[in-house]
Amino acid sequence: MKNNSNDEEIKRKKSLIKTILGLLLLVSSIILLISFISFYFSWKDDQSQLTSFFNKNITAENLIGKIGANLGEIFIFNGIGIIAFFIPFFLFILSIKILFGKEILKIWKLLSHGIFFIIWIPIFLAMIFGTQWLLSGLIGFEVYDYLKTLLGTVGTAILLFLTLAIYFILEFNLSVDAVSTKFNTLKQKKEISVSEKEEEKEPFEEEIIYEKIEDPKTIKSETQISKSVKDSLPKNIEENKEEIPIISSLEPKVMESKPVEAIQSPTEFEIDIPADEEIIDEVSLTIEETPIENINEEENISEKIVTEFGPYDPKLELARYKYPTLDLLKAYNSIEPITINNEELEENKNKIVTTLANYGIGISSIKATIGPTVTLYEIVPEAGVRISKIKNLEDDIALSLAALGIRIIAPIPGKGTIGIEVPNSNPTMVSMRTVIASQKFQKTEMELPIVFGKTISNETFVTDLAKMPHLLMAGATGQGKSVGLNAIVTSLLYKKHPSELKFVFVDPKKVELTLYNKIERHFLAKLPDSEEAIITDTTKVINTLNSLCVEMDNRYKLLQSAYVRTIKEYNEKFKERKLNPEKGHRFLPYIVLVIDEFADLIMTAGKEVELPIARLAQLARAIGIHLIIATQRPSVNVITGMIKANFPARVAFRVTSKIDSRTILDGNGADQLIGKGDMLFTTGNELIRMQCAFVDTPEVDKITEYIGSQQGYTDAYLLPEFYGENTSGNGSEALDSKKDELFNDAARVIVSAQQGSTSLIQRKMSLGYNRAGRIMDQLEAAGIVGPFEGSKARKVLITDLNTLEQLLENL
Ligand SMILES: Nc1ncnc2c1ncn2[C@@H]1O[C@H](COP(=O)(O)OP(=O)(O)OP(=O)(O)O)[C@@H](O)[C@H]1O
Repeated sequence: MKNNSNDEEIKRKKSLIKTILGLLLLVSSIILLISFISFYFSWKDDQSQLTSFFNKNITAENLIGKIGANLGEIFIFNGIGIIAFFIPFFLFILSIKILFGKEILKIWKLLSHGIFFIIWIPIFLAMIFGTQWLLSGLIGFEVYDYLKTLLGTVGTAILLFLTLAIYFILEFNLSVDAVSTKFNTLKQKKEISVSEKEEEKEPFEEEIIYEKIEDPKTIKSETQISKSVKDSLPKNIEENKEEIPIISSLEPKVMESKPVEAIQSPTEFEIDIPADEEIIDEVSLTIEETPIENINEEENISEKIVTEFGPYDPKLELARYKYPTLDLLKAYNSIEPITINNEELEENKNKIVTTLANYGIGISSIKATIGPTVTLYEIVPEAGVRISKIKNLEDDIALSLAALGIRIIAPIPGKGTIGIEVPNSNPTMVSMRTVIASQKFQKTEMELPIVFGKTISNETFVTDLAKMPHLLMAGATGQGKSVGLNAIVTSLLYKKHPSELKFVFVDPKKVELTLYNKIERHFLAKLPDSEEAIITDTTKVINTLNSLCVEMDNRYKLLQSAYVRTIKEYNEKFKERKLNPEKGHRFLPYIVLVIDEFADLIMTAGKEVELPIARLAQLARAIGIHLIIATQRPSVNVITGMIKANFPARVAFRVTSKIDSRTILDGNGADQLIGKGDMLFTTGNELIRMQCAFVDTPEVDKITEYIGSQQGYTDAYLLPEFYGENTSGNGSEALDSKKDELFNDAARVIVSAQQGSTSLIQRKMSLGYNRAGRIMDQLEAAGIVGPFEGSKARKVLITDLNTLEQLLENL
C-alpha cells in the first residue's frame, strides 16, 4: 500500500514538473518569436538603448521591451541572423512534446537538421549578401570572412555546396547506384513512350544495327545499349556503330579481332556495364514477384501451421466417438465351424465319378475343398477329354447328382482343372461377427472395406467399395439381398468414423433401412429441406439424385482448384493444411448411396432417375460418391445397358431364371445358387462364389443404437439444395419460364448435330447437367426437339439451320 502511494506521489510530481517545464518552453518560444519579429522592425531605434539596461527612463520599441531588443541583438544581429527563428520554432515543438506527448516532428532529427542549417545558412547568406548582418548574423559573416581568407570565394562556395550535397546524400540516401537506377527507369519509361510514337516513322532502325553485327552476344549488348544508354554515348561512337561490339570487351576473342583504335574508348563503355547490370537486376526483381513465390509461401504457411497445431484431424469434432464393438454382434458358436461328414464327401465323389463315366469322361484325380455352403470337387480329367464336353453336360450331371445348386466351372480359371460345386447337406452359417473379427478385415487399409462373407475355400473375403467403384445387387425375394446390404453397411460402420463417411438411403419398401434412422446425425446425408434422412418417397429421389450431381460438380471444382485427381489425395492435402478453408475447401467424407429396390424406383419415378444415376456412376468415382443398387427383378428394362455399363461390380443372389442370371452376371450361375446368402460376386472378370455373412435385424438395431446414443453432429450431412423442376415434358410450361441466355446457341448445336441429347449440349457448351436439361425442355417447348424418350436421344424436329434461324426470329 505504502509503495503504491509513494509511486503515485512520484508520478504526480513528475507530471507537475513536466507541465511547468513545458509551459516555460512554450512561453520562451513565444517570447523569442515576438522578440525576433519585432527586432526586424525596431532594431535601429533600440540598438543605442541596449546598454542602459537598468535606466527606467529609457524604453525600447521592441514588443518584448529591452529584453526583446537584447534577445534580437544577441541571436540575430550578433549571432546567426535569420536562422535564429529556428530556435523559437524548436522550443515550440519541444514544449508540445513535453506538454501533450505529441511529437509533431521528430525532436532529435529536427535538432540535427537545425544544427546543420544554423551553421550553413549564415555562412551562405554572408557569401550572397555580404554585410547584411540581419540575414547572416555577425557570426555567419565572420566565419565566411575567415573561410574566404582560407579558400577564397570560389573555394568557400564549393565547400558550401559540397557540404549541402553530403547533407542531401545522407538525408535522402542518394547513392550513385540508387540515383542511376531511378534515372534509368525514368529514361526507359520515356524511351518506351517515345519509341512507340516513333515506331511508325522509323521502323527499320534496329534492323540496320543488327545487320552490321555478327556476334550474337554483341547483338545483345548493342540492343541493350541502344535502348538504355545510347543517349549517353559520345557522338563519334554513336555514329560509328561497328565499334560497338567492343562493349563486350570483357571477352578476349572480340578484343583480339578488332583494330586497336576501336578499343580506345572502353572507359566510355565501362560506365555502361553497371547500367546493363542494373537492367538485369530489374528483370530478376520482377521474377521474384511471380506466383511461384506465393505458392512456396503458402506451403511454408501450411508447414508452420502443421508444426504448430499438427495436421488437420477430421475426427476431432467427434473425438470421443467410439467405434461399434464386436459384442454387439451375435456369436453363432453352435453352427460354426463347418460340419460335413466323410460319408457325404465320399458319396458325392462316387456319384461324380460314375456320372462322368456314364458320359465317357475319365478322371485322373479328384480333390475336395469344403466351404460353408458348398464343397468344391476339383477334377483333373484324363488326357484327351474336351472341356467343352463337360460344360455341355452340366445339366445332365446335375440331374444325375440329384442336387440343387450344382455349378460346373470348366475350367477353373488359372488352374486347368474342372470344378463341380455341390451344396453341403448341412450348410454352415457365416456370422457377421466372425468375418468382422477376422484379421483380414481388422488389419485392412482399404478406403471403404466391405466384408461380404466367406469364399468356397472358407476364406474371409474383403473388398474395397472405393475401387469397385459402384455395386449392383440382384436376387429373387427371400434369397438374402437385404441381409447382404446390411452386411455391407455394417462393415463400413465398423471401420469408418462419422466424419469420413455418409450414407444416402433410398428405401421404397419403407421397412428395410428405417433401422438406420438412429444414426442420422452421425452417418446420414440428406437434403436441407427434408425431414427424414431416409428417403421412402420415390418422387423425392429425383431431387436427391440431382442434388448428389450438384455435390459431385462442386467436389470436382474443389479437386480442380487443389490440383489433385482423387478425393484421397484431396483429403490428404487438406489434412496437411495445404488447402485454405476460407477458399471453400473442406474435408470431404465419402458418400455411399444405397438404393434398396431399384425396380420399384424405376416403376414409380420413371426413367428420370436413370440419367442422374448413370451420370453419378460415370463420374462420381474420383470424388468419393459410390452407389449400391439392389433389385429383385434384374430385368433389362430395370437394369438398362447404360446402368450396367457403369456398374462393373455385381453381386448375384439366387435368381429364378437363366435370363435374370445373364442380365446381372452376363452369364449363367446365379440361377443355380441355393439361396440363403449363397452368392456370386464379380468385378468384371472371374466369378467368386461366397456365402454372405449373416447379420440379423436385432444386431443392426444394436449397432445403430450404440452409435446413435453417442454424441453426434447437430444435423445430418447436408447435401446441396436442389429444387426440382417440371421435367415431365409439358413443353409450354417450360418455355413460359424465362428462356435461357444460351437457348439460341444450344438450338444451333442440336440442329447442326441432328442429335437431341442433353449431354451434347453439356459437352459442346460446357454446361452443368441441370442447366443443359432445362435448355432441352425449352427446346422441346419451342418445337425444336421431340419429347423425352428415355435412354434414346430426342428426335430433332428442325432439319436445317435456315429453318431454325427463322423459327428463332419468330420466337
Ligand atoms: N447370409 C445368410 N445366411 C443365412 N441365412 C440367410 C442369409 N441371408 C438371408 N438368409 C435367410 O433368408 C431370409 C431372407 O433374407 P433377406 O430378407 O435378405 O431376403 P431378401 O432377398 O431381402 O428378400 P426381400 O427381397 O423379400 O426383402 C433371412 O431371413 C434369412 O433367414
